Parts: sequence; C-alpha cells; structure tokens
Amino acid sequence: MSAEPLSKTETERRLESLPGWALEGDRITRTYRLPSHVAAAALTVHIARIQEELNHHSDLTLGYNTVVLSVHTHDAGGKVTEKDLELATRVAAAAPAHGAE
Ligand SMILES: C[C@H](O)[C@H](O)[C@H]1CNC2=NC(N)=NC(=O)C2=N1
Repeated sequence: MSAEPLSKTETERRLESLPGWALEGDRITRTYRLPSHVAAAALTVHIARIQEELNHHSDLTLGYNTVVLSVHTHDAGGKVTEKDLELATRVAAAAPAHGAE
C-alpha cells in the first residue's frame, strides 16, 4: 500500500465515505461515543488488534464513554496516506457492533 501523502482535497473527498471522520491539520480523526465505559474499553482493544494486524497505529484515547482516534503516517513525514484511510475504514466497519456512534 502506498505511503505517499494525499492532498487535502483528495483526503476530504475520501472522508466523504467515512461518516464522522474529519481532517484536522495533518491527521484524520474520529470520536466514537459508546453505551458505557466498558464498551468503550472493549472497542479500544478491538482497534488495537486491527492496528497490530495492519501495522499502522493511531493515537487512541479512551474517555468515560468515548474513543478518540487521531492518525497520520509517520513514515510519510506525518501526512495522511492510504494507510490511514485503510485503518479508518476497518475501524468504521468494526465500531457499530460495539454500539458505537
Ligand atoms: C517499523 C514499523 O513497521 C513502523 O514504525 C510502522 C508502525 N506503525 C505506524 N503507524 C503509523 N501511524 N505510521 C507509521 O508510519 C507506522 N509505521
């Protein structure tokens, strides 16, 4: 998978198919709200497994009933690449089963 930086325009176009995800500076971000703290913790573990599988890791913050992801590609100088979008797509597919919104 390409680790070439994507343009702001291209990134925002791709995020149109990822509801709730946003481009903030040079990162893509998403806040998930969960039914409980334990549900949020379980989603965090699930995301960690996906990140290990992809060998691509976000900053992942567990709150009372939230999970916040913020990610860019270090190997591309901290810019957004296809790898970030792949991670977002995988997380977006996994989150609903946890009751995430
Ligand atoms: C050596 C290892 O493959 C690299 O450090 C991986 C690990 N996880 C990563 N995560 C992110 N977000 N960007 C990277 O460039 C990256 N590189």
